[in-house]
Amino acid sequence: MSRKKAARGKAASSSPSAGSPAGKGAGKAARSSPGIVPMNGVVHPSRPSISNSSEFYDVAFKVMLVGDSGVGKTCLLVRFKDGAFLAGSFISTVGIDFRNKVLDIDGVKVKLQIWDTAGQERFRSVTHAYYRDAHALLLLYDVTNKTSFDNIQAWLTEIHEYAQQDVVLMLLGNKADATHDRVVRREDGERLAKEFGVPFMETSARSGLNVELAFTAVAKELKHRSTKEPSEKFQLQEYVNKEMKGAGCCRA
Ligand SMILES: Nc1nc2c(ncn2[C@@H]2O[C@H](COP(=O)(O)OP(=O)(O)OP(=O)(O)O)[C@@H](O)[C@H]2O)c(=O)[nH]1
Ligand SMILES: [Mg+2]
Repeated sequence: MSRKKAARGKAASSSPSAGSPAGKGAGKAARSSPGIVPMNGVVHPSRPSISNSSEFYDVAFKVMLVGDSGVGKTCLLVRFKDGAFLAGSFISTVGIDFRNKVLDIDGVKVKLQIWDTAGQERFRSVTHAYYRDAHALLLLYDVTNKTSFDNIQAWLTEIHEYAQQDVVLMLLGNKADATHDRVVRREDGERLAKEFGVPFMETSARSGLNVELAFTAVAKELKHRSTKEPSEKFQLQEYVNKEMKGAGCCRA
């Protein structure tokens, strides 16, 4: 059997690679399982799978959600994973946690191991340790919170310092549903993203706007990179522009 089974779990206090198949675990599994070859921390089966179960996957990647406390990282992950919105009082994440989801990208089962980090300053040193293994980062700000937008530059500096140079990065302006409380215009987000050369879109964990798209776009980019199809270079921003929905509509 060439497929890996997607693990489920929490790792609030584990080391970055201990719970991560993109880290040590993948290499180990790959060495002991015939037909699986480790490549830059990515698991590649060498023959097609015979199972259609969403529990199985062909390639695995680690994605991290980062950004100020309260921008909606946990809600975005819950919306993507469970299709629900965490209404009610705000419970700030302590430490770090992850959830898995397997996506079918052009016939390839891509497992995203999505790490939800704590935005609070006091957990920053914990988060830094996890950047190194990340294949992709979703950097969020809150369109109703100007400070979270102003802090994006500092987040990018941190990312450049701790993450891999070729990490897939995407800027997300979350809470696009909150029309009346909005203080950061969409154009401002676009301008900032352009300035730093990162793909951008607005999302809403509440309405579901562009949530699936944000993760799918990242999964597509990672899958294209791992299968090394230079002739068919994947343009992340172009794909996003084509698929993106405006803040006025809802895409659940
Ligand atoms: N209107 C609106 N509210 C949202 C949205 N996403 C999150 N919220 C609210 O924003 C607050 C913070 O959301 P969280 O997802 O817990 O924020 P976080 O980024 O995980 O915060 P930390 O764990 O402290 O880093 C909660 O009260 C959510 O209900 C959204 O898309 N729209
Ligand atoms: Mg959180």
